[in-house]
Amino acid sequence: MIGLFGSTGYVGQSIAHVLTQRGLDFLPIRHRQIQGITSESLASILRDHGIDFLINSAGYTGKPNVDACELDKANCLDGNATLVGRIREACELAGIPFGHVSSGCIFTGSHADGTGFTEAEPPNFSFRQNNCSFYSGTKALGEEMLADCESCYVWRLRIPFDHRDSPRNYLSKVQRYDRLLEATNSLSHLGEFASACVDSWVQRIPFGIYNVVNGGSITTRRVTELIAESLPRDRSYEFFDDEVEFMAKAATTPRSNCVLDNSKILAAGIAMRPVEDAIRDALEHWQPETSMNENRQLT
Ligand SMILES: NC(=O)C1=CN([C@@H]2O[C@H](COP(=O)(O)OP(=O)(O)OC[C@H]3O[C@@H](n4cnc5c(N)ncnc54)[C@H](OP(=O)(O)O)[C@@H]3O)[C@@H](O)[C@H]2O)C=CC1
Ligand SMILES: Cc1cn([C@H]2C[C@H](O)[C@@H](COP(=O)(O)OP(=O)(O)O[C@H]3O[C@@H](C)C(=O)[C@@H](O)[C@H]3O)O2)c(=O)[nH]c1=O
Repeated sequence: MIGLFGSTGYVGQSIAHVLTQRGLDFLPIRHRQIQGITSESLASILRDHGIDFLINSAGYTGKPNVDACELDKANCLDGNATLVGRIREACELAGIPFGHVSSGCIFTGSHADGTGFTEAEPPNFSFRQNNCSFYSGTKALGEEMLADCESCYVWRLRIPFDHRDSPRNYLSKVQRYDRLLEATNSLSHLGEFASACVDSWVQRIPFGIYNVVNGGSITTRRVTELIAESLPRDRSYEFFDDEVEFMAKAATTPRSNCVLDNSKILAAGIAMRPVEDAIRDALEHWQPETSMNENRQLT
C-alpha cells in the first residue's frame, strides 16, 4: 500500500490519478490527520495501515503565487521544511522508503553555455545565498532535511503545465497575466511528472535527487508563439522591460527562472518529452476552464 500526502493538491491530484490508472492501492493521508503529531505517531499510522512506500506531495506554495508565502512564513516553513523532516524520521522509524516532491525553484539561471544545473550541484537560490523568495528558501531547507537520506527520492518539479486550463497551469498563467517577464526556464508537464514519480518506485530506480523536467529549456516569448499558433485569438502579449520593472510592478519577492538538466532521470529509464513537444501536445488538447466547468455540471 502506498501512502499519499497532499492528495487534495494540484500536484497530489495528478499523482493520485496516475496511481489509480495503474491500479496501485494507495491511501490518501490528509493534512489534518498529521498536523502537529510526532514522528513516532506518524510512524505508527504508517505501520498500522501497512504503508510500504510514502509519497509526499504536500507543501505550502502560496496562492495565487509564491508572493503569498511572504505573508505566512510560519506555515510555509512548517509545510515545506519541518514536515519533510518529520516524514523522514517517521519513514526511517517505520523502515519504509519514500519520495518527496521538491521544486526546481531552488536554482536561478543556467550555466554560461545555457546548459542546466545537475543534481550534483548545490542550490544557488536559497537562504544560504540570501537572494531568494521565502518559498524557495523553505524548499531548499526541505531538501537539506533529506541530505544523506538513503531510501528516498527527491523529485524536482518545475513550473507545471498541461492541457487543463487552470490558475495553477503555466500555460494559463501566460495567457492571463497582463504583462510577462521574458525568461528562460525548464518546465514540467504535470502528467509526465506524476508518472515519473510513480514509475521511480514501480521500476525501483536508484534513490536520490532527480530533476523531473521536460527536455531542454524555453523562453517566455517562445511559449507565447506556441500558444498563438494553437489557440489563435485577438491579443498580443506585453512584456516587462526587464526584471527590475517586473519586481516593481508585478511581484513582491524574486522569482526563480532556471534551467535544469534532466539527463539523470532519462538515464534511469524514465521518459520525459522535449519541452516544445509537450507544450504543443498540451495546446492541441487544450480544455478551457469554462468548458471544464460546463462538463462538470453535466456529469
Ligand atoms: N504547483 C507548483 O507550481 C509547484 C509545486 N511544487 C511543490 O509541489 C508540492 C505540492 O504543491 P501543490 O499541489 O501545487 O500545492 P497545493 O496548495 O495545491 O496543495 C498542497 C497540498 O499539501 C497539503 N498541505 C499543505 N500544507 C500542509 C502541511 N503543513 N502539512 C500537511 N499537508 C499540507 C494540502 O492539504 P490540505 O488540502 O489538507 O490542506 C494539499 O493537499 C509542494 O511541495 C510544492 O512546493 C513544486 C514546484 C512547482
Ligand atoms: C506574477 C507574474 C509572473 N510572471 C512570470 C514569472 C515566472 O517566470 C513565471 C511564474 O511565476 P508565478 O508568479 O506565476 O509563479 P510562482 O509562484 O513563482 O511559480 C512557482 O510556483 C511554485 C509553487 C514553484 O515551486 C515554482 O516552480 C513555480 O511553479 O511567470 C509573469 O510573467 N508575469 C506576472 O505578472
